[in-house]
Amino acid sequence: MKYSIGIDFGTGSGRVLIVNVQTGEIAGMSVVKYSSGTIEKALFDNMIPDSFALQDSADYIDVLQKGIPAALADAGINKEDIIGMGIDFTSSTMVVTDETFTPLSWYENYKTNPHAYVKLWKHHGASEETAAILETSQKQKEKWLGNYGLNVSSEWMIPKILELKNKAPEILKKTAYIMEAGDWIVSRLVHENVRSNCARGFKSFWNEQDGFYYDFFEQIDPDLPTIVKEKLEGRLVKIGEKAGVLTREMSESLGLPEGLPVAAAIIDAHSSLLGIGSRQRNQLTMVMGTSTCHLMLHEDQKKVPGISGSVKDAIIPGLFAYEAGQSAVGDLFEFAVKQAPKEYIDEAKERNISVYKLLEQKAAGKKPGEAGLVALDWHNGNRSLLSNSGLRALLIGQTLHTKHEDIYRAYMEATAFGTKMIMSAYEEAGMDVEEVFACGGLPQKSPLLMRIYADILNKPIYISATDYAPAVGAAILGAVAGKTYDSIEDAVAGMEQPFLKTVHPIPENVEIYKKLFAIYKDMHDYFGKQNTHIMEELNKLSYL
Ligand SMILES: Nc1ncnc2c1ncn2[C@@H]1O[C@H](COP(=O)(O)OP(=O)(O)O)[C@@H](O)[C@H]1O
Ligand SMILES: O=C(CO)[C@H](O)[C@H](O)COP(=O)(O)O
Repeated sequence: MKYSIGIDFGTGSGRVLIVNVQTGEIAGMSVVKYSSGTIEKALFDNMIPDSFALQDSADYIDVLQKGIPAALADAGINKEDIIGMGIDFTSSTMVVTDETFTPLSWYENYKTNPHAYVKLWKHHGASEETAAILETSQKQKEKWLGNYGLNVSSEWMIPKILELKNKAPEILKKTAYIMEAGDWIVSRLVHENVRSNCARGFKSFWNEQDGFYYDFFEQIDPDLPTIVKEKLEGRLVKIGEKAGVLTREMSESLGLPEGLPVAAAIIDAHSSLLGIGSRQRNQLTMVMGTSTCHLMLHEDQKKVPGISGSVKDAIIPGLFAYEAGQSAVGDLFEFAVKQAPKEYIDEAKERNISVYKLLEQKAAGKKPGEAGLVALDWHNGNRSLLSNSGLRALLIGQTLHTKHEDIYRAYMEATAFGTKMIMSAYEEAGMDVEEVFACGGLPQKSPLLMRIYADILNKPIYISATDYAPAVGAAILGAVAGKTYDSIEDAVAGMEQPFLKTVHPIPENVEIYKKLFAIYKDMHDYFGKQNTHIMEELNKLSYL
């Protein structure tokens, strides 16, 4: 038996999977939580702005050093039977390093400087820079942003680079490489500056035909082309290719064979599409965790407003991969859990279940529409049709009888309405959705959520049997890099994971949700399009 290692670096933890390359069976695994988590309020004793979301790259190294040996021990296999390795990572998650790929936050003198740390995908510190990029794009919006949903997100790489230039020139000066975290891990493993086409295409204004959009960069900031050339370039490696082989030093420290082929890094959500077995158009894959990404494949490049982007060959060679997303999904449920009344926390403790489970059970006892609530899911801004990280959330319809589980359910519904907006945008652009796949951590954690999504989207939802679709996708790329398969399609077919179940829509619920969705859509357009000054005013006041 031969195996591939897939490592999924998510928002809260890294998951190492050992997957049998002939059958797709998961032979062993290990989950390593990031010990510093997401650094959001303060770095050591220094306060950082609310919009910041940082991580400590040392936590990623922990995933390699602790997770790989633990997963190998769990699988009980000989390291010589490992034939390849793949990495997926959140994106755009930016690491700044010196010429030896050492992150600047590891330097003693930069230890307390937030700009030396990893800027996680959901770091929203570059809102001014994003607005400036958008302003510059107006002259030739179709040309520059046509394949990016006609919008720019502060979660992407170029706004983050400009933030570094504007807010921390001393860090930029010391930086040799600005890297996607996935490329950083792969570059350390193979000891070469390599860059994958996946994150580069989706998050850095690049396509294979034209390269980086240097003309656009020049107009945004005359220093930007040089910064990109000097610090963001590297040898291009495409999805499905081998980025290099594991160095002797790395193989010794990780307990793996020397010379092990390592695949080009892929974005975590995109990797899930491989892990779930999607290979063709008309399939919408929802990768549901802290956030949700909505992915599709198509032979043609269509202009879909509000999506994060479309990039050729970024998941399956020959096809355009499309990504759209919602910034707060699991994060929103955590927010509600943290606000649970004390008697609920006590009840959960007494019953030995999590507060999530308790709220889910109580909310499942309610009927659609019963509580008379509708929410807007913009607790972390909107990164789809409105693409505005400055938007704030809303809940309407509360009375003195409103219970916390009603609010929890309204949040679940709001995330499903947000997904329906995205699905409609794909369909209006000529990409019909026939099948909806759900994977990531949430589908198995929350059966109620899947019921609500089936009823609101009015589609059967196929739920992946594995919580770890991104890591399976990474292992599939490892198997291709290791030459077990000649193509990604063959590897996906050979290592396909089973589905757990299908949730079908219930017609009565579908009808009620059509009415609630109409209210959501009105609120969406009122606060997100026609009256954006309301949120802008609130933002100004809250930053005072
Ligand atoms: N029982 C639950 N019901 C709903 N959401 C949950 C539950 N347990 C955890 N979550 C949410 O799931 C998210 C983590 O999702 P997961 O897919 O495991 O990780 P990641 O986003 O790091 O890939 C967190 O935001 C958390 O709030
Ligand atoms: O924007 C992204 C992909 O393009 C992020 O990587 C993704 O949204 C992170 O999701 P999660 O924490 O749920 O894995």
